[in-house]
Amino acid sequence: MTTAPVPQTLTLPTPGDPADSVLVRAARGQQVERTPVWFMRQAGRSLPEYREVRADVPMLQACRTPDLVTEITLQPVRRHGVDAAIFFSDIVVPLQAVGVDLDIVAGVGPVVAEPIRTRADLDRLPELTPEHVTDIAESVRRLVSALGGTPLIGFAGAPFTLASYLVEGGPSRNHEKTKALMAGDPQLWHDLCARLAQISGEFLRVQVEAGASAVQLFDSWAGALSLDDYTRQVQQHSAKALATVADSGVPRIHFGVGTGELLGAMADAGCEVIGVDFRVPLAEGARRAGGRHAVQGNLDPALLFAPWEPVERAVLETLESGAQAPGHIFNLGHGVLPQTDPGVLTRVVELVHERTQRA
Ligand SMILES: Cc1c2[nH]c(c1CCC(=O)O)Cc1[nH]c(c(CCC(=O)O)c1C)Cc1[nH]c(c(CCC(=O)O)c1C)Cc1[nH]c(c(C)c1CCC(=O)O)C2
Repeated sequence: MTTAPVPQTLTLPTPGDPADSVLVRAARGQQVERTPVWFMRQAGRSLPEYREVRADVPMLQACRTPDLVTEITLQPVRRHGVDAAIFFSDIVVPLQAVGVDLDIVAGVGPVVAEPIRTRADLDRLPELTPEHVTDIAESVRRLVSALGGTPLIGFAGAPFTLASYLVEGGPSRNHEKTKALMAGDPQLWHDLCARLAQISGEFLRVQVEAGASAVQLFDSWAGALSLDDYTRQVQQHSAKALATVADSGVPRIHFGVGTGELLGAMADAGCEVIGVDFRVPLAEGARRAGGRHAVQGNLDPALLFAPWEPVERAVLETLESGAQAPGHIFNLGHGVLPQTDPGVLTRVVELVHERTQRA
C-alpha cells in the first residue's frame, strides 16, 4: 500500500487543442493514447478547497459569480489531473435565470417556491435567451482560456428531470405529481417539456458558443420511467434539446441513473456518448445502446469508500468492459459523494492513465 498522494499541482493552461483532446476523440470513437477520465460532481464538497471558497456563499449565488465558477471548476482539474473540466453550475440555473423562484437547499437539493401544475403556471415560464445568462457565457470564456488543451464540458438538465423539480416543487422519490400530470393532461405535459427543451437546448448552445468542447445532458431521474412512458412522453423533448447543438459538432453525452431499460431509447435521442450507471456493465450498456455509441462510466461511487484493493480491481474490470465499446470515457456511475476521500479519486485517475497508456 502506498500512502494517499499529495494533490498534484498541474500547470494550467495545458498545451494542445481541446477539440483534439483524448476526451473528444474517445467520444467520437477515435483512437486515443489513453482512456480519458473525469468524475461527475468532481467539483464539490469532497474537496476542502471547495468547502473553503463556498463557506459564506449560497450555491446559486456561487453559480452566477464568474470568479467563483472559474475557481471551483478548475479545482478538481488541478488536484486530480482529470482529462476534462465540468462547468460548475446546476441544472436549475437556467430556470432561475428565466425567473423561477427557487433555491438549492444544502443536503436537500432544488426547492421551487411556486410549483408548475397548471396552464397558467406554464404561461409564467419564459423561454431562455442569451441575455438571461451573459454571466454563464463569461464564465465559460474565462475557463476555456484558463484550461488551454483541457476540454470543458458544458451541461444542462433534460426536460423530464427539470419538469420533476418544477412539478413536485422539490426532490421526489416517486415523482407522483409529475406522472399524474403526464397521464392526466398530456397536452400540458408536452407543452411544459417543449418549453424546457428550449431552455435546456439554449443553455447548452450558450456554453458551446462560448467555447465548451463537449456537452452532457443530465436526465438523472429518467430511470423512474417505463420504456413506454419514456418513448412516448419524454424522448422527443430530450431529442430537441440535444439537436440544438448538433450542428456545432461537439460530442453530446446523454446520462441518467437507473436507465438500464432505456439506454437504447436514450441513445436514439441523439448523442455520441451514452452514460451508463453502475448497475449495467459498460459492454452490455454499449450493446443496449445499439453498438455504435461510445460509453461513459461507471464505477459505483459508493465503492470509493472500500479499501484500495477492491477499488483497484473494479477500476480494471471497468476498463476491460469499456474496451469492448466503440469508445470509453472513464467516470463514476453517478456523482462523487460528498464524504469521498479526494485522495482516492486522484489514485483512480493515475491508475486509469497508467493502465491504458499507449505509445
Ligand atoms: C439532479 C441534479 C441537480 N444538479 C445536477 C443534477 C444532475 C446530476 C446528478 O444526477 O447528480 C447537476 C450538477 N450540479 C452540480 C454540478 C457541477 C459540476 C460537477 O459535476 O462537478 C452538476 C453537473 C453542482 C452542485 N449542485 C449541488 C451541489 C451541492 C451544493 C453545495 O455544495 O452546497 C453541487 C456541488 C446541489 C444540488 N443540485 C441538485 C441536487 C440533487 C443537489 C444536491 C443537494 C445536496 O446534496 O446538497 C440538482
